[in-house]
Amino acid sequence: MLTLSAVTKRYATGDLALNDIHLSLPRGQVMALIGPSGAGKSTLIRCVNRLVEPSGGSIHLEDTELTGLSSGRLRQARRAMAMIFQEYALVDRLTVMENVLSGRLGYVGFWRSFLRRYPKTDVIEAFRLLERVGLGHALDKRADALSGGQRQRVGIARALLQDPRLLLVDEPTASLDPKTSRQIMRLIRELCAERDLAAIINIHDVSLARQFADRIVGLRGGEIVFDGKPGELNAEILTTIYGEEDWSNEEGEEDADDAMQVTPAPALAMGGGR
Ligand SMILES: Nc1ncnc2c1ncn2[C@@H]1O[C@H](COP(=O)(O)OP(=O)(O)OP(=O)(O)O)[C@@H](O)[C@H]1O
Repeated sequence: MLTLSAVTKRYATGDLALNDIHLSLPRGQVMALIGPSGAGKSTLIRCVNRLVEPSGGSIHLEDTELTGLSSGRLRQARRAMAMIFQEYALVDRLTVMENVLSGRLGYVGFWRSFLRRYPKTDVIEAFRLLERVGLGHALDKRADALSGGQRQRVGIARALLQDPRLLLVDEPTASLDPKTSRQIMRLIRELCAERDLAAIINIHDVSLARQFADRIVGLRGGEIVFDGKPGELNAEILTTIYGEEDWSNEEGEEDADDAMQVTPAPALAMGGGR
C-alpha cells in the first residue's frame, strides 16, 4: 500500500539524510524503524507525509504518487496518513474530546473546527475511540491534566479519528516508563490488527520493536542495512545497524504471545464501526 522508490533527502545544510531508499509496506503490516541517532528515521517518516520534502525518488500511497502533489491534493492525501508524535502534540487547554475531534480537521475545514461544530457522527466515533483506548472516563479532562501514557492514548485516538490507512509513528514511547511503553505499543499493535492499518514506527527501543512489530527495518547513515523479521535480529545484525557493542541483553526470542494478542474492540451501543 506504501512504496518508496529511490528516495533521497539532502538537507540544505548538505547532510544526506536518506540515500536511495526502496521500501514497500503491505496493508496491515506494523514495521519498526530502528537505527542510531541521525540515521534518518524521522526524515524517512516525514518524507512520506511530506512534512519534509524528499530531494529525489517517488513515494506511492496505493495509487497516489505523493511527491508530485500540489498542496490542495496533498492535504487530501494526508487524510490517509495519520501521525502519532513523541511529545503527543496535544493542545493543553482543550479537553480530551476536543483534542480527539481535531483529528477531523482535514475533513471539516478550519472554521467548522474552530467553532467546534463537528458533525454528530464524528463526535460519536470520537466517543467510541476514547472508550477503545481506555479514556472513556476522561472525555472532559483538560489535556494538561493527563499522564504521559494517557496523553499518548489521546494522540492515538486523534490519529484514528482521521480514519487513516497508514500510521506514521515517531518515537511513541520516548517519554514513557517501561510498563506504559509496552501498553502503548500493544495498543498500537492491536488497533492496526483490528483496522487492517499499516504502520511505520520510529523507535529506539530494540526490545519493544522486536516484541511488537511484524517487520524491522534498520537504517544507518541514511541507508537500509537490515530488513527482516524480529526473530532475525541477532548480535551481528545489531552491530551492522548500531556498531560494535555487547548485544547479549538484546538477543533472544520475542514474546510472540504478547505481541500477537489482540483484544476485540468493545461493542458499543452507539453504532457500527467505520
Ligand atoms: N532540518 C534539518 N536540517 C538539516 N539537517 C537535518 C535536519 N533534520 C535532520 N537533519 C540531519 O539529517 C540526518 C538524519 O536525521 P534524522 O533526525 O532523520 O535522524 P533520526 O534517525 O531520526 O535521529 P534521532 O533518532 O536522533 O531522532 C542527521 O544527520 C541530521 O543531522
